[in-house]
Amino acid sequence: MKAIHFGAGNIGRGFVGLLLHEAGYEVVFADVNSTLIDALHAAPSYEVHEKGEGARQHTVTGFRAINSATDSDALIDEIATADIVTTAVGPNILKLVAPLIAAGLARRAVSLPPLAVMACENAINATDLLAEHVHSHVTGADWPAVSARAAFANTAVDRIVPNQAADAGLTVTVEAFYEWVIERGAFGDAVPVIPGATFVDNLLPYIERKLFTVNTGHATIAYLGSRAGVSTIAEALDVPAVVLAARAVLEETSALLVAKHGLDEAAQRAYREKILVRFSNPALLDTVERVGRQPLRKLSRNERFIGPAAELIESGLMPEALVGAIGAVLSFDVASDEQSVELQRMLKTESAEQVVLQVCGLDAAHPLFASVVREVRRAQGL
Ligand SMILES: NC(=O)c1ccc[n+]([C@@H]2O[C@H](COP(=O)([O-])OP(=O)(O)OC[C@H]3O[C@@H](n4cnc5c(N)ncnc54)[C@H](O)[C@@H]3O)[C@@H](O)[C@H]2O)c1
Ligand SMILES: O=P(O)(O)OC[C@@H](O)[C@@H](O)[C@H](O)[C@H](O)CO
Repeated sequence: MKAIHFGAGNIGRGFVGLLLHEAGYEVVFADVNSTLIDALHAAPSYEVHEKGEGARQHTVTGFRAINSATDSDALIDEIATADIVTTAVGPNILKLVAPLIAAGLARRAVSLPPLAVMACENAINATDLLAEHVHSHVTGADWPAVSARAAFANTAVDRIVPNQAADAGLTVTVEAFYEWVIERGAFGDAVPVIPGATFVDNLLPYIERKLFTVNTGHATIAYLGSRAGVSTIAEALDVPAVVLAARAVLEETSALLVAKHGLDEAAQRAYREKILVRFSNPALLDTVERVGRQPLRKLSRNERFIGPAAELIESGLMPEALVGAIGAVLSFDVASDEQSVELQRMLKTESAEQVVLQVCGLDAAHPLFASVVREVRRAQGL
């Protein structure tokens, strides 16, 4: 059995690649980072070090690596004969891996079972987005035949994998906790065997619970921590006002999740308490810059702040804590983060109304519009 995994970074090596290896797949990592690909080529194995309750150590072996920028033809051949393709490259990169998947499907023998394609990104329905990009690389008349050679399944992935120390080599330090939830429906009777994953009929409650609890909470701590002048998540959790604000945000998103998906209120309370413990794992040296990375993505319409805040206000509840956290996102000013630089440029040159429309996808008719405009004006010093 063979799995192609795009993105041999933190979650790629420390989670998806590991679970696929443990499920018995030969993993072929595809990445554009030539240093990383060369290191994977040269290494017979790499280590995954878990930290926290129940931690175990793992050695991943039997993998290969292909540079997807310079060796695309070989990679397309690998995709054509694989069982699984996964990605952990970031939602904005899916459009760049799509043509390779489209070409692999075009080359795939019709006698083979459908290729399981799963985007493992922090975004709602990331695999649907990937499938749309793949579709855009196939002519209309060919799409029915090409798409029949793939089973596209959305997923939710949860494991905190911080950026690794410069001298860590291929070793990845991760938290012990993990959860990989995958839509079952796309596979019919041929559900892939991945013992570390959970297959469900309806992914939406899982991905929204994950994105609007783990990631909304994490991002709130990162942006408020950054505004308070600290550089790590652990330091941010030592600032009482940051923790209070994160708890308030999580109460708001929990109210939405409980009402929308019928989650058990006590179970959701326990889930959010557990994530606060996960964030404070002393062995994870995680930074506010990593957790706050790409603020334009995080402020977009269906993401961790605007998504739940919009739904709450549409149902008549004012998401005050979420709006306050959105204000903190606007002060994220990190020279090495392109989206942070662009956000700060927009705040200096565009009207608050334009920023809210372009970045958050909210127009003046939306009940959340005025509150977010107020936060933008405040960030602009108006
Ligand atoms: N790190 C975490 O804690 C975590 C947890 C859950 C989900 N995720 C999600 O996983 C995804 C990856 O995050 P990460 O933390 O592993 O990031 P990362 O930066 O460590 O890894 C991303 C990898 O993708 C590679 N890449 C970039 N462009 C590429 C391309 N065109 N083709 C192939 N590879 C390419 C990069 O070189 C890098 O090695 C994101 O969507 C993130 O939200 C991360
Ligand atoms: O990966 P992002 O940029 O969407 O979000 C940053 C972190 O919140 C995220 O990587 C978490 O560590 C992860 O989602 C935990 O499962």
